[in-house]
Amino acid sequence: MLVQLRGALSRGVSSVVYRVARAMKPQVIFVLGGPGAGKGTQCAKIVETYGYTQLSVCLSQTYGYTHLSAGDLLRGERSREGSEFGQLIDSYIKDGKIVPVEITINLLRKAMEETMQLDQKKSRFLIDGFPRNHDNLRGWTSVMEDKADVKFVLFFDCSDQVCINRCLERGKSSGRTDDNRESLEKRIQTYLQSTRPIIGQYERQGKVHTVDASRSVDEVFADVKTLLDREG
Ligand SMILES: Nc1ncnc2c1ncn2[C@@H]1O[C@H](COP(=O)(O)OP(=O)(O)OP(=O)(O)O)[C@@H](O)[C@H]1O
Ligand SMILES: Nc1ccn([C@H]2C[C@H](O)[C@@H](COP(=O)(O)O)O2)c(=O)n1
Repeated sequence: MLVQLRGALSRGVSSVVYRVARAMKPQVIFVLGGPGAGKGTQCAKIVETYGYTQLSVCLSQTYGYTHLSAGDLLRGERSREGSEFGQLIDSYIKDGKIVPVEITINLLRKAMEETMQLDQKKSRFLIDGFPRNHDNLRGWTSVMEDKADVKFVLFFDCSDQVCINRCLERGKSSGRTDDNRESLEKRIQTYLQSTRPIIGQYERQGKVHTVDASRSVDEVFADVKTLLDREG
């Protein structure tokens, strides 16, 4: 009797623990689109608009988003003194190729863990520029699938020409080694051949929200806001 009771209790406790642990899992929105589609710009506006504030504490909400750009993390690692991957990252970026996921997923995992260690309430992430190919997706599945919940993919859709024009314009001041015609042609090919199929895969699961990114920043953001308000 005592043994049965203990068993039931421990099953009950473990189910509660399981549900609490699940509820506390970080929530992730993957942000995808072509180079220069405006992913970073829109993520910055989301953070600015939904950022964690005192007000949200009063309302017991934890609505703030943390923006993690895979490209920024890789550029950071490239310039980190003593990095064993600096040269490899540099050549992949210039060539418009996707860096092996073992490097990227570790940077993402560390950034997520550090963010949550600093503030447990920061458990909503916009992961920008990831997963960009099958290798990225495989890395996410093996390292992060049971550590985070992917809510959906926010897909900024615009033509290749719009992407190219925006990157070339940005290239006048960005200092980025890949905002030039030669790298851009390769980045667009990588996007079409490797990233679009990943978006298609999520689309078939009904997990993609597409926004027409060819309009002005504010028009695009108006759609993003409607969508995030609706999706909670
Ligand atoms: N809706 C828009 N209309 C016009 N210009 C835009 C728009 N959104 C972003 N831009 C500009 O286009 C350039 C690229 O934007 P952004 O860096 O946000 O793109 P991205 O998708 O993050 O690019 P990447 O993947 O290459 O890092 C920037 O100079 C930005 O100011
Ligand atoms: N998942 C990723 C994201 C980015 N990179 C590399 C290759 C990209 O061309 C470059 C720039 O990224 P962006 O700032 O445009 O998002 O960084 C990658 O290899 N894997």
